[in-house]
Amino acid sequence: MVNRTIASEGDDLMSIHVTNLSKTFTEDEGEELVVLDDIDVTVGDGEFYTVMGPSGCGKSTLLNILAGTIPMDRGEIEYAGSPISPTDLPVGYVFQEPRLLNWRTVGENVDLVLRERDLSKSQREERIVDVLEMVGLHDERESYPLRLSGGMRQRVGIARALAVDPSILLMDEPFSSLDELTARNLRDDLLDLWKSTEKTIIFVTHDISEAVYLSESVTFLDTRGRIFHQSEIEHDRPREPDDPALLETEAALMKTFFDHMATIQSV
Ligand SMILES: Nc1ncnc2c1ncn2[C@@H]1O[C@H](COP(=O)(O)OP(=O)(O)OP(=O)(O)O)[C@@H](O)[C@H]1O
Repeated sequence: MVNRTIASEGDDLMSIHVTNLSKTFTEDEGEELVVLDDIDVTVGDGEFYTVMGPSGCGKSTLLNILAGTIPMDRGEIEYAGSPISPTDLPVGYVFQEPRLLNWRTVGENVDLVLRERDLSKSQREERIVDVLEMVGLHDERESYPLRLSGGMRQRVGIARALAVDPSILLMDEPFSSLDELTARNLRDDLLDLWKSTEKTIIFVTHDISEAVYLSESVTFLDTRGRIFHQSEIEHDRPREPDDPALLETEAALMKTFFDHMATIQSV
C-alpha cells in the first residue's frame, strides 16, 4: 500500500498559504455578490487538495484568483515562505473543457503555451515530447483535436498545463463532462502523474466520490463564500472507488455538507 503523507515539517517549504482572501462581484443590476469572504487556505507542498461546494459558491473564482486571471479584493498569498502576487505563482490550469484550438494539432496546442516562454525550438520540442508521453498521447502529436475522444482531448489539456512544468496544477472539474469509465481512467492516470511529478494539485469538483478517491484533504465552501469544513482523507493508496470504507467517508462528508446547508438556510 502506498500511503503518501503530506505537509510534514520537512516537505512544507513550498506550501501555499492564503489568508483573509475576499472577493465581491458587482452584478449587472449593481448588486454586490460576496463570493469569497475572508477565507484562509493552506495547501502543503505536493498535496492533493480538493475544494468542494454547491454551484456558484466561488470555487472557480478561487482558482482564477490563484491563477492571477482575476484580482482579489483583499488577502495575502504566501508561497515558499514569502509573500507573492498570484500572477507570479507557478501554476498550470486545467479547465473543465480543454479549450483547444481545433485547427492546430495536438503538438501545436501544447506548443502555444511554450512559445510564451523564453525557450529555444529544441527545448520546446523536448517539452512537447515529454508531456505528451506523460499523458499517454505520444502517438497523437499530429492529430487534430476534433479527431480525438473527449478523454483524449482532456489529456491534451493536462499536457498543455504541464508543459511549462508548473509546481502547482489548478484543475477545475476536469473530468465532469466525461463518461464515468473514461473519468475513472483519467483519475488513475492523474494519480500516477501526481505521484511521479510530486506536483501540488488544487482540484475543484462537485463529485464527493471523486474528491474522496483522489484527495488528501477536502475543503468545503458554502454559498456565503466561507469555508465551513476541512477533512483529511486518510485512506491508504491505492484506493478502490467502491471500497466500503471510502463510501463511509463520502456519506459522512455528505451529511456534514447537508447539515451545514440546512443550518445556513434556516438562519
Ligand atoms: N466576472 C463576474 N462578474 C459577476 N459575477 C461573477 C463573475 N464571475 C463569477 N461570478 C458569480 O460569482 C459566483 C461564483 O462563481 P464561480 O464560478 O466561482 O462558482 P463555482 O462554485 O465555481 O460554480 P460552479 O460549480 O457552478 O462552476 C456565481 O454566482 C457567479 O455567477
